[in-house]
Amino acid sequence: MAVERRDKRLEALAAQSGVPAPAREKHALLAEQIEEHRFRYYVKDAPVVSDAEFDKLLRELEALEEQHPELRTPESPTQKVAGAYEAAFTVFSAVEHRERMLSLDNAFDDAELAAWADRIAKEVGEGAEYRFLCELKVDGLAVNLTYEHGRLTRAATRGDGRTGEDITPNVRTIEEIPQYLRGDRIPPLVEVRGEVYFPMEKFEELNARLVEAGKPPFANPRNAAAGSLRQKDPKVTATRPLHMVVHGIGAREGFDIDCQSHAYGLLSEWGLPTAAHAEVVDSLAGVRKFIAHYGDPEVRHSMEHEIDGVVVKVDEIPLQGRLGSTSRAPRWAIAWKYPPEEVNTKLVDIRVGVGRTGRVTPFAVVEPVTVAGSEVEFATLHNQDVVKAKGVLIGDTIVLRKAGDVIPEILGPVVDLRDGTEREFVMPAECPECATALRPMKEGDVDLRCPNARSCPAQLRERLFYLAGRKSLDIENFGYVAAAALTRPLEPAEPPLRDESDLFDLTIEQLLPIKSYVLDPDSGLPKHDPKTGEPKVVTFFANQKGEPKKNALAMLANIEAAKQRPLSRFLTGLSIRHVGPVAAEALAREFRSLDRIEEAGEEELAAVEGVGDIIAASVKEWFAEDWHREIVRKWKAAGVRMEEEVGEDEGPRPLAGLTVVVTGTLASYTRDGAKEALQSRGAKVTGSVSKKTDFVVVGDNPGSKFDKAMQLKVPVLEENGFAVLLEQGPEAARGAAVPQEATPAE
Ligand SMILES: NC(=O)c1ccc[n+]([C@@H]2O[C@H](COP(=O)([O-])OP(=O)(O)OC[C@H]3O[C@@H](n4cnc5c(N)ncnc54)[C@H](O)[C@@H]3O)[C@@H](O)[C@H]2O)c1
Ligand SMILES: [Zn+2]
Repeated sequence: MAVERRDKRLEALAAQSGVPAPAREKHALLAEQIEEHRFRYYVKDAPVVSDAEFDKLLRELEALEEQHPELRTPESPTQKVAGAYEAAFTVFSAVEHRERMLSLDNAFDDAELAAWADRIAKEVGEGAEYRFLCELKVDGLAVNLTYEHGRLTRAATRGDGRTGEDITPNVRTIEEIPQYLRGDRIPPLVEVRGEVYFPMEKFEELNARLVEAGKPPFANPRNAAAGSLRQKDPKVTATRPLHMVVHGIGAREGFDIDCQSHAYGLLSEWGLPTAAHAEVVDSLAGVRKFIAHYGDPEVRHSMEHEIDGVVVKVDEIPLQGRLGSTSRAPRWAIAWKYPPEEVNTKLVDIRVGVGRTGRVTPFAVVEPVTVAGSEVEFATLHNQDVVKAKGVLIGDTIVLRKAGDVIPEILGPVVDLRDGTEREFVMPAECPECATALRPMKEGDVDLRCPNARSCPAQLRERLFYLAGRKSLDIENFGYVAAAALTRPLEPAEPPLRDESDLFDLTIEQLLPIKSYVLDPDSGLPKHDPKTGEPKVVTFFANQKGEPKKNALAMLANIEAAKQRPLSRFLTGLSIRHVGPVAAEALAREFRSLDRIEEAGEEELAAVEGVGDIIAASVKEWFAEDWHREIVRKWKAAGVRMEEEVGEDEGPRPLAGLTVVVTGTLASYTRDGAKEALQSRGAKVTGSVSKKTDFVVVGDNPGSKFDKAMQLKVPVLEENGFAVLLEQGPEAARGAAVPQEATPAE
């Protein structure tokens, strides 16, 4: 026997000797790297490369074996379920699975998916009927639960697929996993397979706790799930918010099932947490639809757990049996991988940016990487506490996540790659742009602010950018670079704008000599010329001959046109704290002019629906600043109205300021119709006659209001006088009023 085995090995070696040495070496090197990464991932729960990078290595190895099939030995990483049980590295005892736990083959594009479906069709032969079960691929770690007579007797990791780690006491701490199965059809034995995951929204909190306790944070939620479950002390596991989704059955006794989808019904009946989003479809078209639906970032991120793909399975269990498995994965299933949203990159620096309200926020400068389809250079860090809580150091390799259109964020550091040169971020004491000492606005605020609101170039630039932006005046040709050029040019020394008050007085002569940096709106930092590495400098408004560029003229014309924007747009653009477009709209609707808002008392402001105390106080504070009032004064002097625009369907408001009472029955108007006719022209319509009433309109049977009007000498209009009021205005109407001595026509 021994001789025979040796012969086999020699044979294999001899066969491989046909493979060129470079290919053999490449293979050995890749295999070693892959094993190393698997060890870090499965045993240490601390990978040092992203899944995408890892998958690339594995694919390279597969491609190499495709070229030289002799290299595809049973020892190759392509042929094994990864995560071997290694006694030397684990505190857990070994446990044999009754039925093997497998990995999955991947499809990274539609051709691979279609090839898989073709193979199935060929294998099962013509006429066989089968359907596809589509499920979400949960990004966690695989766990095997053994239930004997309904009782959870063992829980184990996947390990190498045959032998896993016994993590029973730890799994017992997961609330979702029943200790006893429910119902009356409990089998003597069932192995239940599923995925344990760590919810994304709890991840930041966990890392914050770890950092606080002086422990290394996790790089991402998947590692957090694995690390939390594989704790020596189950009490620690119990403090972690772990969840599970069940997605398969292993060994079983005492029951039969015909479809995987039916198995889920059974598992759920027993009280196990099955996936909520599985769907059985008839065809590959249905599979594609499922994949497309859940691939939409909005759907993908509305799930209770992170998903990294879709698992497609042949639903019929007898067919699954016929299709069988390789040493690594079932042939009846495939994992469609969505584009990765996590990448590893270097945290080059942490800088601070200053927002339009002076808030100073740290942000990450990373080595540029492409993730979720776009190049990323910066990531938000919100505030200094967040930097601390994430446990990242400048110089770290970090896991960067970009979920759909959301701003990229740092998940965590790859602690194992630290070499001692990394340094902690220290929040600067001074504004990076105007050197004013930073401080919290109020005691206890986490955020620091630059108090130099008026002339801090960063705040002014951000305010102007916002003022010219979509939510406010919507001035085309006035973007971030223009805002920077107008407020802090390299030349001339004196910027055209020291605050926003001179915006509407800008002239082309002021613009032409301006030289400025091209600033990036995400970071406020100069963009660099890729060739020279120097910051980009432009004469933004003039061409080489010193003549105005088209964009400069267009910008000025658009600024001029913006004078006509509705009041609410101006209000929004003043960057009054807490006054966003909605509050601005509410204030504009109620007060109709900026003057009236300024005059209004705090209580009066607060009483407006959608305004309230905080906003009211903030508005009062804003107007209390001299330089703020100066903005308003200069804008008005430049011809800005800041009075509520008359809507297109409203027409002019010739009766604005008049108070009118309508009484009796009019021939050509209903009461409401008369009211509307008056209100649409700006008049106020009230129910009782007083000295303040400007007109009383009377129809037939006017009653006491007519008497009161005569008594108070308020002009009374009959139907024809009313028509004069509507058509020719109050002056003419006074002449058409009923003579005070006379009585109305009978
Ligand atoms: N970054 C690294 O260094 C590193 C190292 C090793 C592995 N990895 C990553 O781990 C993954 C490979 O691990 P793998 O071999 O477990 O393969 P896999 O994750 O691609 O697929 C197999 C696993 O998917 C799980 N799964 C999730 N949802 C499922 C569902 N609905 N139905 C069936 N199974 C479901 C199962 O537990 C199964 O074991 C890859 O994403 C790889 O990038 C990364
Ligand atoms: Zn400043």
